[in-house]
Amino acid sequence: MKLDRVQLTNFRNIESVSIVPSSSLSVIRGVNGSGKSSIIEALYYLGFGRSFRTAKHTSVIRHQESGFSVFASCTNDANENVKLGFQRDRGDGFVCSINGKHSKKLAELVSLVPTQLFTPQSTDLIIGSPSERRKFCDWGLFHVEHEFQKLAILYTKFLKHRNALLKQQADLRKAEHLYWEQSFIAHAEDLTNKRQTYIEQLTPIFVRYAKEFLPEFEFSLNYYKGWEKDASLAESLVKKSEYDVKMGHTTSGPHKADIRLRVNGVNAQELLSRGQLRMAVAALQMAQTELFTLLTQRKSIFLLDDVGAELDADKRERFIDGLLCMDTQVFVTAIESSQLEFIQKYNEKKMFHVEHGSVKEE
Ligand SMILES: Nc1ncnc2c1ncn2[C@@H]1O[C@H](COP(=O)(O)OP(=O)(O)OP(=O)(O)O)[C@@H](O)[C@H]1O
Repeated sequence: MKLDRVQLTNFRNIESVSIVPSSSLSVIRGVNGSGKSSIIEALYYLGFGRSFRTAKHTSVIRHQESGFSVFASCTNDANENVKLGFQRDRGDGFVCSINGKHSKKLAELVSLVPTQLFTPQSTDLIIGSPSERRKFCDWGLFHVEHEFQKLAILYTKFLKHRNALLKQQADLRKAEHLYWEQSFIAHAEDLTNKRQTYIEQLTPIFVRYAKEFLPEFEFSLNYYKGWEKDASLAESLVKKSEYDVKMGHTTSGPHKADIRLRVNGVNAQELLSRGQLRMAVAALQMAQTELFTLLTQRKSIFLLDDVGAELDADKRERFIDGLLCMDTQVFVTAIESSQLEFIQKYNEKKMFHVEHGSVKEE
């Protein structure tokens, strides 16, 4: 998917802006507070249906306005024109639109706009909680396997049911709970197999990028399933049954899974500097982009907010070079053009200047 034209209305300090981005690289420049990140945040809504900066959607609606909208005219991977939109008001409601047809099905919209984001906070992928890494892996599976979202929803349903029974101190070995217990295990194993396979496919690609960005280190990536290594989930659930009743929730299963990134045999955050952590995140996201392209033959969108922060010029260049080589549509924000001097070498690019929420192509 490539965005051909984007129209933003009442989004943060932007009243109304229309951008015709490059199908390759779009650079968005402006001083602090001009509205650069707001443009990236608005594009992120098309790929995720939410902000990456706030959980309060009302914060992104322009002051005194009742709602915001993001519309995009796009070319999909079959070379067809597709019109997409996302609108949200100050209430709980949101509306997605695909070719003028309104819907509440966010998954349909976001599945069309595979988007990744890199910001100075992206190190959370390595130093943050395991849920960050599960989300990363599940993003890949969601965009690669049609059935994955259904599986994840069903697993969550069986997990919730199991947790409700544990809260009531129910004996899960009783015949009446057998169907639920077996369904929980079957979906958990299915989810685990898919994630394991995905991480196995991702690992060599990641190691290659990591070697290129940080040649002084040896990287490894391992999937931790969320329960003891040498036991089946059924065995682990039996072993933990008393503990789970005491806790009132299930402590084994893919909802506890993690992806462990080790550098020279130790946890990445114990050895890498902040800049190096960012490069390791960049390598993970490049690997994700490459695997996505390889498995789907589709194109994705990459948003880089404040790429100058703690990445030196050489690393910035390698990162953007790599993304453009995969025909990814890249949007980059920067305060100074000096942070991106290397972009002179790209023939296909567009430069935008943002000032007080207005955008001009340069
Ligand atoms: N709901 C809102 N309505 C109107 N203006 C807002 C709203 N939310 C934030 N702003 C303002 O929008 C402006 C743009 O913020 P944004 O984060 O996009 O700037 P930026 O160009 O990325 O800046 P920086 O380089 O400092 O990160 C800021 O001045 C901010 O105060």
